[in-house]
Amino acid sequence: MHTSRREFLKHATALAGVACTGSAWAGAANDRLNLAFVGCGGMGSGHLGWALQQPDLRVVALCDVDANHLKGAAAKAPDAFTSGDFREVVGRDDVDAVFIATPDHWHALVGIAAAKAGKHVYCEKPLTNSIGEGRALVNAVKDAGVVLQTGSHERSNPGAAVAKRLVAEGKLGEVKTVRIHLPNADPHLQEVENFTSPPPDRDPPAGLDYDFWLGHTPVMPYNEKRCHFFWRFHRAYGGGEITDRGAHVIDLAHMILGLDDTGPVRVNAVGTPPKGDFYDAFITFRFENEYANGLRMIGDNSGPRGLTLEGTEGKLFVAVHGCALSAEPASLLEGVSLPGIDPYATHRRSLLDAIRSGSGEVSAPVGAGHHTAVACHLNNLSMLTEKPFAWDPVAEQSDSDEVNEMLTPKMRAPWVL
Ligand SMILES: NC(=O)C1=CN([C@@H]2O[C@H](COP(=O)(O)OP(=O)(O)OC[C@H]3O[C@@H](n4cnc5c(N)ncnc54)[C@H](OP(=O)(O)O)[C@@H]3O)[C@@H](O)[C@H]2O)C=CC1
Ligand SMILES: O=C1CO[C@H](CO)[C@@H](O)[C@@H]1O
Repeated sequence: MHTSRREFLKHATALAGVACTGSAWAGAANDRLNLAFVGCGGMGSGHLGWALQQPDLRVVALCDVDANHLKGAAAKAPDAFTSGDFREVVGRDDVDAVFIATPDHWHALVGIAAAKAGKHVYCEKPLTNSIGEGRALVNAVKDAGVVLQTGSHERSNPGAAVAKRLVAEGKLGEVKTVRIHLPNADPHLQEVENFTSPPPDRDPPAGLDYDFWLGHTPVMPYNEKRCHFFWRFHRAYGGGEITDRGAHVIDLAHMILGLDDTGPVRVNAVGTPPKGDFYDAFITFRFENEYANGLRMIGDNSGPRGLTLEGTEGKLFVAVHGCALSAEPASLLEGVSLPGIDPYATHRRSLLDAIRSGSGEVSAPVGAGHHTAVACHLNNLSMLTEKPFAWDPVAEQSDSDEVNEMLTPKMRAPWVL
């Protein structure tokens, strides 16, 4: 049994004023790390299944607002405490780290509660569903001196590190343009894009605490196409394709080009809303962003999904998912071989190693996750306001009052940031 939590927290609090996060793991080297899982649907059950196979981890708590998902998870981890309310989970003394895999509108509030309780966090991408929520989460993590790993696992692929090295070594020459490819032909995207006949609203299914699911967002009638996976195409809960898969691709661009601590200074995006009035997030779009160093980031629905780094001496394409590489000239990749690994496992291990070693160093720290999410949200804001605007990545303010007013959602009581 891990008994060193209080001692650990004392140390972490002392470090809280220091720039970085983390503190020495005060448990014995062979102590198991105790994990809690908030959101046990698609991605949450993937994290849980992996953790249950790891001899150095213990699953101590599970949370989902959907009793059916919670029951399914509890069947796999019968000794774990269960609840539909994350506040009963993140505050538990026996929890060292919390894995968050809820819909995006919950990431900030659960992450902040976990950080305030002194827990380390693995939070799925996009880090938050708005820029204001992201800033609040970054501050909470820093204030608490805990470590947060953003679930941008693509950067744990060996191909991402190779691309970063080739850019750093100048093999592509000067990279002035990066193209973000987010094709919209996937069947689920086409379904959303052409959706004109939503099923009737109805009572929420038995076992789902639908008011808790809605959380801080406005009250809406239950509709199966509003929850369960399709929430990502309603702006109250997700940001459409630019935050769903765009978060992976833009995140790789930031990592490879050394832009983890900054963001665009000019934003211009044009989107075509889906047909009908049910889904309100964008899938079809084109954007052009400028960074302070003169880099242009241009995104559209051309494929295949991934990014193209255009340098004065060559081009490198990094595919999502898996970060397979192709180059022009092909000789840029001579001698490069990419080992087959499980990027999810490597990415999760980055957090667990940072906790145990006390280094606080993870591969997708909270600041990097925030800057990626900000870049995604800014393009959505330009599509919504139908205007280009300037952006100050330090002050996190625009020259457009309309944009500044949309940075943080108004939260429905009792929820506050
Ligand atoms: N890194 C990656 O490759 C991937 C990342 N993701 C990310 O993972 C997150 C989850 O996505 P996904 O698994 O597809 O979504 P799902 O809808 O499948 O699962 C989300 C789960 O969270 C539950 N839930 C909702 N609100 C709460 C709450 N307040 N507390 C606890 N549980 C809650 C949902 O209940 P209910 O079932 O009733 O809705 C559901 O069980 C997203 O942020 C997504 O972007 C997703 C896929 C891949
Ligand atoms: O990359 C991914 C695979 O697809 C999912 C559904 O669109 C995404 O949420 C996820 O991030």
